[in-house]
Amino acid sequence: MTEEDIRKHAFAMPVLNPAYPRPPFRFINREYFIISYETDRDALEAVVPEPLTVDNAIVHYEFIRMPDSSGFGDYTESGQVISVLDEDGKRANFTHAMYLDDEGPIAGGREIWGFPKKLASPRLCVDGKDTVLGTLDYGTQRIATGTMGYKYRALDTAIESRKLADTPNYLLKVIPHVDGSPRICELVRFFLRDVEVIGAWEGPAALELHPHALAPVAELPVRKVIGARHIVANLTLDLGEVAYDYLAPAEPVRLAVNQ
Ligand SMILES: CC(=O)CC(=O)O
Repeated sequence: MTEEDIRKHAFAMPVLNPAYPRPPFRFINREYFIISYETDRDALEAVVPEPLTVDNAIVHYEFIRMPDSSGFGDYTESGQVISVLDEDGKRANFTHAMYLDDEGPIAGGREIWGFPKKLASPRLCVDGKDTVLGTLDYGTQRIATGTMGYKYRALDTAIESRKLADTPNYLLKVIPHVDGSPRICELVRFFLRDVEVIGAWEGPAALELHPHALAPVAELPVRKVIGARHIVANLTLDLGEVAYDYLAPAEPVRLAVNQ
């Protein structure tokens, strides 16, 4: 392979048959089960990266089924998204941890955007006749169980579409250098595009998290469940932009002359 061939083909690894194709990534019938809960402010302060700030001590625990996603296949994920304020003071989401069962989106999610993805076994289904059930197993251990009344109360799909499309999403992307030092250390922002919510419901919900050394979901403990939504949508996961580069920090703010 010539140097020119390498430059021409280089996108991801393995260079001639990458673990995932080039974007765009369109999701059809993407099903979200999101339980919002209050946690300890101190626990959030310890994990939310500057310049983002903790907003209202709310975590969204998510179970997501993706039966039809271009390039990534049919897979399920589960994890924690923290409600934050960004540098503009806008309410945003920071993805703290995601566990999923498919190599393509694990590799692509980490390498392209910087999603904090690890391999595990999430599940989202209807249990019995009337319950939305989400579970997350790490190895043989059950570390999260969420339940909600199935299609309990309908929500306005236009409002839910706007919420998904308008909210900025942030990730802390860290990729090591060959010497083990960080080569990339960036705060990445991305949006969901062409969002069409097909169905949306809210209902009574419960969430149980268990401690695990390698999947510490319980380190953001559930103090109070404040609501739950079940949403089915078509959408495109847009590419990201670098919002802050920790290896090339911005100039320090200059002090005012008379201080
Ligand atoms: C790459 C992905 O899998 C992104 C996501 O939907 O979490």
